[in-house]
Amino acid sequence: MKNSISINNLSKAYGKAGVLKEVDLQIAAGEIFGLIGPSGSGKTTLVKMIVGIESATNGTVEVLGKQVPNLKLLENIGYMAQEDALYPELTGKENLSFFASLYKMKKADLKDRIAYAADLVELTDELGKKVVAYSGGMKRRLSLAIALVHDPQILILDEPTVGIDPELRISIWRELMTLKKEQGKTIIVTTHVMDEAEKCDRIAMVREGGILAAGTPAELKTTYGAADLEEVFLQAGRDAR
Ligand SMILES: Nc1ncnc2c1ncn2[C@@H]1O[C@H](COP(=O)(O)OP(=O)(O)OP(=O)(O)O)[C@@H](O)[C@H]1O
Repeated sequence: MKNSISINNLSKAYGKAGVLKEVDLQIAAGEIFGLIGPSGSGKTTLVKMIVGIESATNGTVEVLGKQVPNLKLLENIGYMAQEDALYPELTGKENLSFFASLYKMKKADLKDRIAYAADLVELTDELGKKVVAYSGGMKRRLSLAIALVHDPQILILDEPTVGIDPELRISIWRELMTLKKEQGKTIIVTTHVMDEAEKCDRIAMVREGGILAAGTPAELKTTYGAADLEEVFLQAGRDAR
């Protein structure tokens, strides 16, 4: 299968502190790829470098065959950061319209996309409210809608379901699966939730800035002789010490 994202010998340091160390990773078009790992292991740094908002100290990232950073690529990427970047004094709808207007879209499409994205995250009835009055979970949902609104080929979601109730979490995952199956989207998610990792086609375990292991959930369980991913995670951590 064609690679959507190709990461080669990628390193990142902040001052003297090495945060990512010689990471190699190929992510195929049309797969859901999960990044799991302890807090501070480098997952967010890695996804920011795929989006192109952090520069590499060494190595390269290619997205859809083009080297990152590349402004043109942003049309093809929907990024949901860990911290919500929203305008609190604007309504949910105004936030969605603003972000959608950054991309080339016909007016009619824009209206349809806003309606679709809001519906997906169950915010349609709240779109008229100012974001300052949203709960934490509502802000996460709006951020997810913004990541999707321009119909990007690649979705990069940094802990998308934190603060979202279980029912909506299930429905968001169902939709991510549909986006993959029906539209061939490539989706990268970081998560601490093992049952979400289980839903990914492949996962990489990040630890201290490196990839400890990567494969399908089944492959990783076999490799580590583990009954579930939680055990793989703990076992891989022990082996790394
Ligand atoms: N701008 C920065 N300047 C200096 N250090 C940074 C910066 N951003 C991240 N770091 C450091 O890089 C390391 C990796 O952080 P990162 O946010 O990528 O981890 P993470 O795996 O996403 O963690 P979490 O699961 O808690 O979100 C941490 O030690 C963090 O303190």
